[in-house]
Amino acid sequence: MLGAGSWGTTFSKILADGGADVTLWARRPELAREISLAKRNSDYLPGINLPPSIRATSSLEEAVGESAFVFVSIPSQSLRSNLAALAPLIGPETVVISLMKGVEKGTGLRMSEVLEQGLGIDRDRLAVASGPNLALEIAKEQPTAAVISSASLATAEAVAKVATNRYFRSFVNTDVIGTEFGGVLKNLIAVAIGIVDGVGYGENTKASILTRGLAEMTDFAVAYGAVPETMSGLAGLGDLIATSSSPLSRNNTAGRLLGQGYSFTDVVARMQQTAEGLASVAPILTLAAARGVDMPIVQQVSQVLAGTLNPRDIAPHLTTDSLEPQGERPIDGRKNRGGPSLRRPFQRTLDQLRNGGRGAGGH
Ligand SMILES: NC(=O)c1ccc[n+]([C@@H]2O[C@H](COP(=O)([O-])OP(=O)(O)OC[C@H]3O[C@@H](n4cnc5c(N)ncnc54)[C@H](O)[C@@H]3O)[C@@H](O)[C@H]2O)c1
Ligand SMILES: O=P(O)(O)OC[C@H](O)CO
Repeated sequence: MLGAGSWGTTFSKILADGGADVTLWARRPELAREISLAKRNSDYLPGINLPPSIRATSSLEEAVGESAFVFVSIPSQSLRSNLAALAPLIGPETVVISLMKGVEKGTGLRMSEVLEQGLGIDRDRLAVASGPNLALEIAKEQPTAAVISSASLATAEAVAKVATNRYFRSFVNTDVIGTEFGGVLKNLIAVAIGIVDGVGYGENTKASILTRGLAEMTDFAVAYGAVPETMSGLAGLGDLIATSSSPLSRNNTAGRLLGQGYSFTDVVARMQQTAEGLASVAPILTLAAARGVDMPIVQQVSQVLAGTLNPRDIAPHLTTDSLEPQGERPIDGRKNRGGPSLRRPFQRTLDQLRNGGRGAGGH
């Protein structure tokens, strides 16, 4: 396992509790020592006892060794810089699994694409893991499901077998694009939910953003070749619910701080752990523009991050552009471009609230 942050350490516990022999690579020797000797990672998982069998090392070579599976869990923007050192250590049969939920700034590549490029290995030996997987809950052994995806079903199944234990169940699919983008896109919607939470809007606003956010996620992912059903599965809706509703989520927390009026710089300074969504907003909007997908919610998040939109305006702003009626989903073969279809339900909800429960415009 590469990466001894909250997810790399938790996933190591999942694997070890499923019977696997796990060596964890930590960049800092003192953290590797704490994990190996005290079976603790007090910075990232306070109060959690790790399985006695887990070993940790700060030597990449020792961590990879002859492993059949190499799991990677470091911040997405750091992945590429680690691959030159990793590539010569990967054996001809080794399967590499991304646990990461970001896209690379500058290239817009998904993490499995960066791994494929940087390691020069075949897609059939790559897999990704995603789903509603808040690390601390799983470290406390709360029952959780995930999905492992690979272009090769046999690879996905082999990984799922080792990543299953009494409290963690891995399902499989072969929609790598949808599974990976689900994990990236839900972070952006979770930031939006955090913002409206921080501002103080209630459950209607959040449910509206969640639902329309899922439509936005689906439009984007399908435009890039995902299977639509993946977005209603664990890697889409499942993870969207978990990340958007939990104070354990770093993306949700970052959004809440923005909604409370902290600047982007302040938020970054206050975050102790990786909030992937903050770095993924710009590349996702670039990718969306390239395929003609409108993402009004992600667009507003980007404006709040840039300081050009007051967080208080994020939800109202989404309701006040075009009043043309739009289908909730595409109607009669017409392509919905997210934005206008989003605005109607918001307009109705917020106008009703503003008008003391009467319809929009006082009807
Ligand atoms: N924490 C979760 O609940 C969770 C769940 C599912 C997926 N993920 C994903 O897993 C990935 C890792 O997240 P995390 O929660 O473990 O983050 P984290 O911030 O807890 O830990 C990141 C780890 O990467 C290390 N690191 C930082 N910069 C590095 C570099 N340049 N090179 C090598 N290592 C570096 C840090 O020292 C740390 O050990 C992210 O993509 C995240 O979206 C996290
Ligand atoms: O803490 P977050 O916001 O990175 O979310 C963690 C996981 O991705 C939840 O599935």
